[in-house]
Amino acid sequence: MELAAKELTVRRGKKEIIKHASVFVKNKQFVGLIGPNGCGKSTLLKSIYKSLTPESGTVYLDNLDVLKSSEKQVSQKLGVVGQFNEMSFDLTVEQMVLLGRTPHKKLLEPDQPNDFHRVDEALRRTRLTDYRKRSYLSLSGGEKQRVILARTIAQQPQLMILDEPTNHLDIRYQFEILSCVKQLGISVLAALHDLELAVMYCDYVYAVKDGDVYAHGKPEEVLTPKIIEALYQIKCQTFINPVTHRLGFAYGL
Ligand SMILES: Nc1ncnc2c1ncn2[C@@H]1O[C@H](COP(=O)(O)OP(=O)(O)OP(=O)(O)O)[C@@H](O)[C@H]1O
Repeated sequence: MELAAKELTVRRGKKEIIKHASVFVKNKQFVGLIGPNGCGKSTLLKSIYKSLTPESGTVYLDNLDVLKSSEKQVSQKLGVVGQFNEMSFDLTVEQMVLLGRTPHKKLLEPDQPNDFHRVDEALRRTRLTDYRKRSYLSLSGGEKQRVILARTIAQQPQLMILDEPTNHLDIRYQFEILSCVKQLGISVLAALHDLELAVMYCDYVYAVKDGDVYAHGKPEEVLTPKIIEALYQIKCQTFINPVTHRLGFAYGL
C-alpha cells in the first residue's frame, strides 16, 4: 500500500503549523519522520490519519481519497499507534486488542473465530500472551504501548502510522516494538526521536522543520552533521559505529 500526502497545510488559530508539506510512503517501505520538539510531526501525522482536517492538501492510500472517505473505510487500511493511550474505563488486554477488529465488522456483529485468531496472533507478536486477562489500566506505560500496538496489529492495516512509538519504553522494548513493526512487512510511517533507531529501521527519512519538510532521502543522506545542526541547533559528528557498522552520532553544544 502506498501513501501519498501532498501539499498539506494545517492552521491552528492564526498560526500555520504545517506548511504545504508532502510525504510519500512506498509499498512496504519503513519511513521515518524526524525533527525537533514542536516542529509539527504529530500535527502532520494527525492530518494524514484524519484526526484533524487540513486546510488544504490531499491524502491518498493507493486510490482511496482518505480525506473524503469514512472512518471505517480508512481504518480497514490504516492503523495508528499514537503518543497518548490513556482511557477512563477499564478493559482487559484481550478486550482492548479485540477492539482492533471493529473496522472489519458490521454494527453489533459478534466476534468470530477469525477475530480471536487475529487477537492471539497480535498478542503473540507483541509478547503479551500472558497478559491476556490483565486489566489495561493496571499496566505500566510501556506495557500499555505494547497493547496499543497489538490492537493495531489485530486491525490488519496495510499502512501503520506510529507517533513516537518508543515513548515510555526502555531500550529493549524500543527495539522490540520497532522490530515487531518491521517484521509485519507493511508500509510504515513513524515519528522517531532517536536518530540511531531511525538509521536502524528506516528505508527513507523525512526531516521536518517549522512545519515543512526540510530534507528527505535515505537515512545516510538526511542524517548529516549539517542537517542535524540545522534541525536541532546542536553540533553533531557522525561516524560509522565499529560494532554495528551503522551510522553513529556524537553530540555537543
Ligand atoms: N491545538 C493547537 N493549538 C495551537 N497550537 C497547537 C495546537 N496543536 C499543536 N500546536 C502547536 O503546533 C506545533 C507543532 O506541534 P506538534 O505536536 O505537531 O509537534 P511535534 O513535532 O510532534 O512535537 P514533539 O516532538 O514535541 O511531540 C507546536 O508549536 C504546538 O504548540
